[in-house]
Amino acid sequence: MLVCSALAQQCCAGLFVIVCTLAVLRLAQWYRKLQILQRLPHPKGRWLLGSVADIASPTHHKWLTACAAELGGIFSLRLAVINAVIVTDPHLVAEVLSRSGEVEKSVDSVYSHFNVLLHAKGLPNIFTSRTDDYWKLVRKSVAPAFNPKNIRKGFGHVLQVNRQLIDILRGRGPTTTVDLDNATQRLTLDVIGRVGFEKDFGATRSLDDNAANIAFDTMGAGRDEGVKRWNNPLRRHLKFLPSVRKGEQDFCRFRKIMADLLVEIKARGEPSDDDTSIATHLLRIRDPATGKALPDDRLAAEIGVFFTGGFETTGHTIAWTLFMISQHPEVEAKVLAELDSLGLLVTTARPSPRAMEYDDIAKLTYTTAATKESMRMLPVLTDGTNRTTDKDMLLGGHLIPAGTMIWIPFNALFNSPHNWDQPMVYRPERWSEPGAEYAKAPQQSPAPATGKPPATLAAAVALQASAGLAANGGLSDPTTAITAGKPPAKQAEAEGTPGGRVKRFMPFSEGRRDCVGQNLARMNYTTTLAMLLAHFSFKLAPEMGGMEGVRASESSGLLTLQPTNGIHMFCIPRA
Ligand code: HEM
Repeated sequence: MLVCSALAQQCCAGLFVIVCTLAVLRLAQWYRKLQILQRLPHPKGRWLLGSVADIASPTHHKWLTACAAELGGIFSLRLAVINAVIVTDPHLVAEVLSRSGEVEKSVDSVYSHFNVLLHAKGLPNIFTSRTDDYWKLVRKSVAPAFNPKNIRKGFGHVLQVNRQLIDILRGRGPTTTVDLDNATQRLTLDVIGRVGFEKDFGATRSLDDNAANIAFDTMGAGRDEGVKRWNNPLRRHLKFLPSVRKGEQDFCRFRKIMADLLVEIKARGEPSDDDTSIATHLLRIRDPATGKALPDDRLAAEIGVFFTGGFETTGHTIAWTLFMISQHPEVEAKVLAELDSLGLLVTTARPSPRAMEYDDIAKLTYTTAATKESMRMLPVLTDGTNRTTDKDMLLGGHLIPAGTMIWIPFNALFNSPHNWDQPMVYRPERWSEPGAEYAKAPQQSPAPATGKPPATLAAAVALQASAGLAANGGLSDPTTAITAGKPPAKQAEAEGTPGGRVKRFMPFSEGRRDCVGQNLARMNYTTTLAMLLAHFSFKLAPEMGGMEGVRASESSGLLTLQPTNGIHMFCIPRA
């Protein structure tokens, strides 16, 4: 008995030593990483939590933009124990987005709440998955649904849903205000439902909260709860709290809508050969190894991701653009002139203009510029995209240790003075300048002490050592940064960027993980903006506080950049 107890004590002590050693090793590893990353410029953070409070704030997009303006195109950030590198230099962004094998879509990406929202066990989907075989299968199968030829087939739906909204706005009269941010999200939900799944959720049949709008409300509530739960991991352990229980119910209701939609789609029977909807492409997925279709739980999650990824993003984009145009009468005048020249504008002489056609979209060049300019200043996916380094790598001559999150926040990328002239000025004309989407040629980085840039990671590490740096691998002062083996422009050229130029504007991201739904989004927002502006003059309700009031209310707390109090406007019919 005594021997047993002594043995148990020894085992416990041994285990304790092992756990402590592992913890110390882990801590040392983390500290080494921190030391390396602290060589990059970084904002002053609190000692314990680093910049957690700044990032948790609903205006973190503004904070990140201010940091980028002060610290430059690459800087590091510590969020408690998480180390991140923020990249807003377009040449480095291009490098990150095109380097597969070294950087991967972050498993803990800012969009991972989609997992808990869309799948009962939190399995990843096309949006959140790593670039693995599952992602390749779904992306390859579903991408054809979004090619321009197939998207064009859905144009009639966009017209019909817009007509519904125009009728409602007319019915409201010129003296009642409407929350256009809410209205355009409803419209987009119906567009995605009808174009992608032959399902009319009826969210645009009425703007009032009623039984017909249950899907719209449920999707919004589920998504918001998903974000809150993801942002606060403790929530999943607090199920006894009524608010958390309600959140769980919101998730379940969301999933039920998707599961019911899947049943409805399947009940329609075998789709015809010329059916090119998203639904049909999802149903046709076959696992190459087994020849089996995706199981229903994963299919329903994939259906859900097209709604969550698409309806709010496009809806806010339309609302932000209407708002920006309404605040710039000179821009509005040019948009109206364009609509007039195409015969689309409602005027006293032309109270019933011709119906918009798909080919008009390409002719609306100024309206498109006004939209791009608002997407630059108010990018709805403001947190952009993020990756994790799978191994140590060099980025712009800086050593980035394995396991570091590389974050490309779009608000900072699109609004930093190092990328744009007068970024705070709404000027659609900038988009008619040649190469407006591309960054200026990179500035020559100062050469390292040896005069030759290191071509490899090992050389970079050796160089730091020879410069008398800490043996823990810390890099030198960033002002003597080492240039990468290949200059970024050359690297980009090698990777197929036209003329070696790299983009500074990419609201749909770039590379293989770019937005699969962008053609649908473009068709929807351009058509909707043209139709709404052709029929109404939009005037911001006084209680919104003008440009300053709305911009002060913008929030990135629920991931997309949204106006906290909506965008309430008078919709004054034109004729
Ligand atoms: C203005 C509207 C939209 C914007 C600004 C936008 C932006 C983006 C961005 C930046 C990404 C990459 C996210 C990341 O790297 O983590 C993305 C991915 C994605 N988007 Fe969109 N999106 C829009 C509309 C849509 C629509 C309408 C759909 C579908 C109906 C859609 C479906 C998706 C999907 C499924 C992905 C994941 C693609 C993949 O990883 O393969 N999006 N979107």
